[in-house]
Parts: sequence; C-alpha cells; structure tokens
Amino acid sequence: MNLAVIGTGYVGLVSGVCFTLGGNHVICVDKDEEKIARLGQMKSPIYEPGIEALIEMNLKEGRLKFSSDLQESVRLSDIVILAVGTPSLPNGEADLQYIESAAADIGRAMEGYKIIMTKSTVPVGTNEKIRQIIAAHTGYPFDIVSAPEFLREGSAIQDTLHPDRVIIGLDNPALEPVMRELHQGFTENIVVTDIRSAEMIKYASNAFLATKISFINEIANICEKVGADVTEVAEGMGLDKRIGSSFLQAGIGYGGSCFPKDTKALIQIAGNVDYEFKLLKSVVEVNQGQRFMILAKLHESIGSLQGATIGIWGLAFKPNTDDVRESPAREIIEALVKEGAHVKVYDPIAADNFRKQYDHPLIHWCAVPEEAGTGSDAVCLLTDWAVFKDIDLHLLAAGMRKPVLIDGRNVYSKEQIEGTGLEYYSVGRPRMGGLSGLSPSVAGAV
Ligand SMILES: NC(=O)c1ccc[n+]([C@@H]2O[C@H](COP(=O)([O-])OP(=O)(O)OC[C@H]3O[C@@H](n4cnc5c(N)ncnc54)[C@H](O)[C@@H]3O)[C@@H](O)[C@H]2O)c1
Ligand SMILES: O=c1ccn([C@@H]2O[C@H](COP(=O)(O)OP(=O)(O)O[C@H]3O[C@H](CO)[C@@H](O)[C@H](O)[C@H]3O)[C@@H](O)[C@H]2O)c(=O)[nH]1
Repeated sequence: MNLAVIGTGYVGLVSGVCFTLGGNHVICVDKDEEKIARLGQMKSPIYEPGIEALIEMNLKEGRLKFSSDLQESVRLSDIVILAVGTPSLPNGEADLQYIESAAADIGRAMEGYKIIMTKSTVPVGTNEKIRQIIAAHTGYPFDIVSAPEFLREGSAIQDTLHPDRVIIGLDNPALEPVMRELHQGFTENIVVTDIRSAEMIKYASNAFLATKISFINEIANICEKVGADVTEVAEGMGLDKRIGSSFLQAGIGYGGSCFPKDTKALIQIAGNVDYEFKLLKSVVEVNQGQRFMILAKLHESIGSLQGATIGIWGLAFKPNTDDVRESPAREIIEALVKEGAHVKVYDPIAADNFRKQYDHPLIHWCAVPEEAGTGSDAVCLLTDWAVFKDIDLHLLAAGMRKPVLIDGRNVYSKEQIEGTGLEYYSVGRPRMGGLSGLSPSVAGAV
C-alpha cells in the first residue's frame, strides 16, 4: 500500500518507518523543513534506539521518503495517517489546531478516494470533526479510521512491530480487511470497534497506567513512614495476575508528552459532559506532589539549600529518550535554583533539549556523571538511565562535600550502598547510612 504519514515526530517517524517493513511505500511528511532535510541525510531528529539504521535501510531500498509537500504526498497515497501533535491547552483540553489544519490540508489535496487514519491521541468525537473538516474541503469520497498509537518512547520500534494490541475504530465495515492487512504480522490482537470507543480506549489506557503509578507512589510514601519497602510490596502485589507487575515502579512520578496531557484531557472530556472524574483528578494531584519529595529529602539531609551544591543525574522524563517534555526534572531544578542552590546537571542524551527550554546562571552543565558529584552536598538521581547503575559509588562518596545520594528511581540495591559511606534516600524504602545507619541509641547520642 502507499501511505502518507502527516507529522514526522516520535509517533509519525517510527510508525512510518515500521510500516515500510510490511512492504508498504511510505512518505513521511512534516511542515518542519529542517526536520525533513535532516531525515533526507539519514539523521533522525529524535533519539530513539534503532531508528537511524531502519531509516537508512528503507531509504536505500526506496520504500521510504521524506517530504514537506503534503499535497503531493496525499495525492500519491491510498491511506493518509495523521500523527501530528495534540498538546495541552492551558485549561488541560487537547489543542486540536494541528489536527484541524492538517485535516483541511488533506481535504484540499485530495484527488480521489482516501482512507484517513488518525494515530494522534484525540478526544472522543474528534474523528467526526476531522470528517467534517475534510468534507468541507473536498468533493471526493473518503473514510475515517481511528487507530490510536500505544508505543512508548525508548522502545518505540519494538512496541510498534510487536504491540500488545492494535485498536481499529471504524464505521465502514468494508475497511476491516484493509486495516487487518496493514497490521498483518504485528499482532494477532486486533480489536475492531466503533470510532468513539477507539478514541476512548487510548485515554482510558493512559489514565489507568498513570493511576497505577500514582497508586504505588502513595503506597511508597506510606511505606517510608511505616518502615516497609515498596519494591518488596510491588513485587508481592504484582505476582497477582489480576494486578500485574508492570507500572508499579515507585519514583518521582510520571512525566513525558503523554500521561500528563492525556490525564488532564480526559478530566476535561469528562467535565464537558458534566462528569467529575474524581479519581483521575487525584492521580494528577498525587503525581504533581511526588516530584517535590526529592526536595523534602534534600531539606531533611542537608537543611537549607541556599549556597548548597546539588548534583542532578537525569533530565529526560524516562531513560532512552531525548524527550524532556513535562519531565519532573524541570520543576525540581527550578525549585533548587529558586532556593539559591548551585545545580550541576548531567544527562547522557537529553541535556541539549533541556537547555533549550531552561537554563540559569546557577546551572552547570556536566560532561560526565561523576562531575555532578564532585564537591556537591547531595546528588539526586531523577532518570533511571543505565549509565547511573554502573557508577562507582565509593568514588562518588569520596569526591562529594557531603555524601548524600537521593535516588528518585530506586536504582540501587542495599548491597550497592552498604559500605560506601553514602547517606542514601530512595522512594518508599528505608533510608541507609548517615545517622539512620547507626543504631537508634548511638544516633541519639550523636
Ligand atoms: N510521543 C509518544 O510516545 C506518543 C505515543 C502515542 C501517541 N502519541 C500521540 O501521537 C501524537 C503525536 O505525538 P508526537 O510525540 O509524535 O508529536 P511530535 O511533536 O513529536 O511530532 C508532531 C509533528 O507533527 C508536525 N506537524 C504538525 N502539524 C503539521 C502539518 N499540518 N503538516 C505536517 N506536519 C505537521 C510537527 O512539525 C511535528 O514534527 C500526539 O497526539 C500524541 O499524544 C504520542
Ligand atoms: O512503573 C512506572 C512506569 C513508568 N513511570 C514513569 O511514567 C512515565 C511514562 O513512562 P512510559 O509509559 O514508559 O513512557 P511513554 O513513552 O510516555 O509512554 C506512555 O505514553 C504513550 C503516549 O500516549 C503511550 O503510547 C504508551 O503506551 C504509554 O506507556 C515516565 O516518566 C516513567 O518514568 C513510573 O514512574 N513508574
């Protein structure tokens, strides 16, 4: 099949490249000409493991093209896939301006029948709006399909080629065989449903996963007070098949371009039909508070942050991505700077993206993770990049002014911390080292 993917971002680029592997011809379209020029030179504008090798292979084999010419790309295609952004408006609602403008452009470009397939995450009822917009700009026939995307950044290729399920929302049953053929080889789990249910499945899935994270974070906060270990608790819970072990990793809360915006959008979708989604409102509130537990632990360990030097490991919202959208690191660093701390930050991939969005004279950008620890009063680990797991913690402690490590992602085991001299705080696990490492009577005497 001939496909045009409108929007060559984290979703459009990966989906476009992966659809070529099924033998389709794909044109990835973006209005950002710089992005298209880079891609033409086989350079990915995003960091996603494995993507550049696939771009190179498919460009060379002639199945993949990049273009900023939406009109021609639509004309050459049987299926047009919408993968433009749907960011949050200030009130939390999804901003549909990119969807609406792309739909109008598609309508204007059509010179025959097309299938329009929406991969962007859009509020319930949006595909009907898309239909109206396209119809207002063309007299040619077309069909609409809602095919929400579930890939995760950092494992996007694997998730696209081997998804747990593919959701297809349609109102013309004649499209079902085409959609099955397009997704052939990806998964057996193809759920065909109506368009509104497909749109809702996407929001409900993200909201549920976000709920799991906020739930385990609250359990972690209680664990700290009652002396339990949340990693043990999560393991014990997760073995129950009805609960499942994934998304029970306590930490500093979820970030990224999806959970924060999609939870807020679903609250608005409910609000627009006079339904108050109380549970999801709490999920968002808990998530917002969780990042500040890092600051509470800093205050507990070193007192005032005025003039202190704090090392930060990790700026991306999760490992294996350069995406810093809604990363909890942003608000943590802003708060540190506001309190007058010097902040030494390190991220293996996302530092440039972060710096474009936020910089401050009190921030020092480090070239290696160890540099963030040297002479610091504490190091806070905010993103669980693999590189941090292998750091020599003895050397880290020796080079710090105060050997305090605040692990926001529970990366280190008790065994790794023991004997390092570090005062170690994590999330929902007992504190180690420092005065807490001494017996209560000795600690009291000191
Ligand atoms: N990022 C993810 O992990 C992920 C996963 C699943 C679903 N989604 C959803 O997919 C959608 C896209 O997300 P993303 O992260 O890929 O966004 P993104 O911001 O990385 O990419 C969107 C791209 O669309 C381009 N664009 C906007 N309007 C255009 C137009 N009229 N013509 C051509 N190009 C246009 C932009 O220049 C940009 O490159 C969103 O709705 C998001 O919620 C994202
Ligand atoms: O147990 C966990 C799992 C995740 N997170 C955090 O949650 C956020 C999101 O992580 P993840 O879901 O792995 O990344 P995304 O790339 O944002 O993917 C989510 O959002 C996408 C966009 O809608 C969906 O397609 C995916 O299915 C959905 O997992 C990150 O900040 C993680 O650190 C936790 O704190 N604890």
